[in-house]
Amino acid sequence: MSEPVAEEHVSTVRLRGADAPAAIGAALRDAGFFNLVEHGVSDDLIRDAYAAAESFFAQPEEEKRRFVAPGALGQRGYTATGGERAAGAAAADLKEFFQVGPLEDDSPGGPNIWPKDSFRDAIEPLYAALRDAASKVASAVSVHLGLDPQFLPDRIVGGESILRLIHYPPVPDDAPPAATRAAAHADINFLTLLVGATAAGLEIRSRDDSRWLPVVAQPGQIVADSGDMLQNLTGGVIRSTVHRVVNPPGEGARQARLSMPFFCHPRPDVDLTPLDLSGARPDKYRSLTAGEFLHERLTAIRPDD
Ligand SMILES: O=C(O)CCC(=O)C(=O)O
Ligand SMILES: [Fe+2]
Repeated sequence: MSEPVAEEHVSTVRLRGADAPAAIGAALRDAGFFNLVEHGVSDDLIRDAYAAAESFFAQPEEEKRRFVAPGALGQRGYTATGGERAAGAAAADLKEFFQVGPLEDDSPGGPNIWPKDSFRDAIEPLYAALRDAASKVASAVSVHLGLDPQFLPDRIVGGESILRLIHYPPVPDDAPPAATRAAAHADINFLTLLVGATAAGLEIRSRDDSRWLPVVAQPGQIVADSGDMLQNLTGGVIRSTVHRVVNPPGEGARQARLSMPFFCHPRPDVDLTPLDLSGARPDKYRSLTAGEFLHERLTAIRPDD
C-alpha cells in the first residue's frame, strides 16, 4: 500500500517541544493546518469516545431526536442530517452530530445533555483532555504573536468550547448531487483540534486558492487549525483556512465516517476587535464580541432553527 500523501501538505508539531510557539506559528501562517503530537490526549480516551458515539448514532432517528436541545442552535445535544448548511453551500451537509459544551453546569450555553451515563463517562474525559491541549496550543500562539503566554488561554476560560461528535452515514443513493459530507467552510472559533477520523476525506484549501489538499491524521496525531475568531482578533495575521469533507469515491461511499472536532471558543464577552499586531490589517476586520460573532454565524448555517 502506498503511503498517504496527506502528510506532505501539513507539518507535524510537538506540543511539548520548546519550539512549539515557532512551529505552530509557522504552520498556521503557512498551510493553516498542522498535525499535533505529544498532545497528552490518550488513545484510550479517543477509542472510548468513538465507541460511545458509534452506539449513539446506531439508534433509530426518533430515539436520537429525543436529545435535540430546542433553542440551543445545536450547541448542545443532537442535530439530525440536514440541520447544518455551510454559508454559500448548495445543499445541507450529509452528516448528523451531537455537541457537548463546557463540563461546568453553570456555563453560559446551559448544561449538557447526556443520553446515558456510559456516554457521559466516555465523553467528559476526552472533552477535558482536549480543552487542556487546546489551551496549550493557545499559549503557544500567544507567545508566537509576542503576547503574554496566558493572553489567549485567559480568554478561553469559561468559553463555549464544543466537542462535536460527527457521524457521516454511507452516502445515500438519493443524496442531492451537490451535497457533500461537509461543504467548504472555515471554522468559526479560535482553534480546532480534530482527533483522527475513522476514514479519509478531509481536504484543506491551498493558500493560493488553487488546490484541495488531503489531510489525514496518522495514529496518535491530532489535526489542528485556527478559525475566524482568531483571524478577526489578530487582524488577519493568523488566517483561517477553508476546508471540507468530500464524499468517498466508489465503494468507500458505502462506509460511514466518524470524526470528533473540538472547537475551542473564547468566552462570549471577549472583545474580538483586532489587536495592534505587526502585520495586522485591522481595517479589514470587525469590532464585536465572541458571543455576537458566534450567534451571527450559527444563525447563518442553521436556517431551520
Ligand atoms: O469531519 C472532519 O474531518 C472535519 C469536520 C469539520 O471541519 C467541522 O465540523 O468543522
Ligand atoms: Fe471545520
